[in-house]
Amino acid sequence: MQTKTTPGAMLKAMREKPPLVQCITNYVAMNIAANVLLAAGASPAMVHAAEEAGEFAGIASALTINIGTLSTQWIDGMQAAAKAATSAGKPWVLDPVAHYATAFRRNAVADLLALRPTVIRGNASEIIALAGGESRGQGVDSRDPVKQAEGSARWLAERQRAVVAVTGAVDFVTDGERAVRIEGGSALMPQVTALGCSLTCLVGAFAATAPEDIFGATVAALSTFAIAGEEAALGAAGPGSFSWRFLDALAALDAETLDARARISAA
Ligand SMILES: Nc1ncnc2c1ncn2[C@@H]1O[C@H](COP(=O)(O)OP(=O)(O)O)[C@@H](O)[C@H]1O
Ligand SMILES: Cc1ncsc1CCOP(=O)(O)O
Ligand SMILES: [Mg+2]
Repeated sequence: MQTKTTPGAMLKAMREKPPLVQCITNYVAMNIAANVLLAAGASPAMVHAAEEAGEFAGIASALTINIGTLSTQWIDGMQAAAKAATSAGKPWVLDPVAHYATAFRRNAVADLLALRPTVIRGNASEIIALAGGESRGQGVDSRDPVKQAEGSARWLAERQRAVVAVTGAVDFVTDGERAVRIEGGSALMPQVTALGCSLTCLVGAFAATAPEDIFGATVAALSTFAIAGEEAALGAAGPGSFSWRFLDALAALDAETLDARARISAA
């Protein structure tokens, strides 16, 4: 059996057997998130209708749910898909975009948390608020440093028995017992809309590839973004050229480069 113990080994395994990932994501993110998954080597499908989302979760290898552009109909699809994934033992990832902003979002996220996501991925303001803290988030944008969210992430991981990933200048991942920080990326990343949403979908792709090691899969997805982001920033004139360079850098990233350059340290 192939061992998938490093981010590079997981990336290689994903490309050898591209997983089908059901992404319930927002209107802003759909295109870039699908392109990110294709560039990384996975097979994305944006399927959210209540009439089919649960059935589709039965054929996908992982599911991701993002509440960015929420509506009542979408919530029905999210619930059906999350229930189907959980009952089939498939990993699913929750991205609680701006959940602190309105009661509608807060209630939707509370109901989704009750369906036991395998991974929760958010920016610092979102994770602080999920743990009941005072967040300074503005709409979908974080206004808090990741360091400030580390305690919240640990608490949330223990309470939910999930892997929690907080992203920002230095990312933080914990399962409640283990914790790491991941350096890399670029300050241009939050200047391009929906890159966080795309990362959530990529976490789903890695989780589908290594369901036996969800913590490692989450670290691998974040490390992939960190190194592709650094690479893309080298020649970028601003967010526009960064955006297409990022897709190229993701597609060009190989397992050896990822393992050689990833900067992951115990926290
Ligand atoms: N200041 C920064 N420097 C380096 N990388 C960053 C920075 N801010 C965000 N990133 C990276 O951008 C990606 C998206 O994260 P983030 O912007 O936190 O998500 P969201 O879009 O949900 O707010 C992650 O890979 C993260 O590491
Ligand atoms: C701008 C916007 N509005 C609703 S969802 C969305 C995209 C948010 O993307 P991200 O969380 O990756 O910044
Ligand atoms: Mg986000």
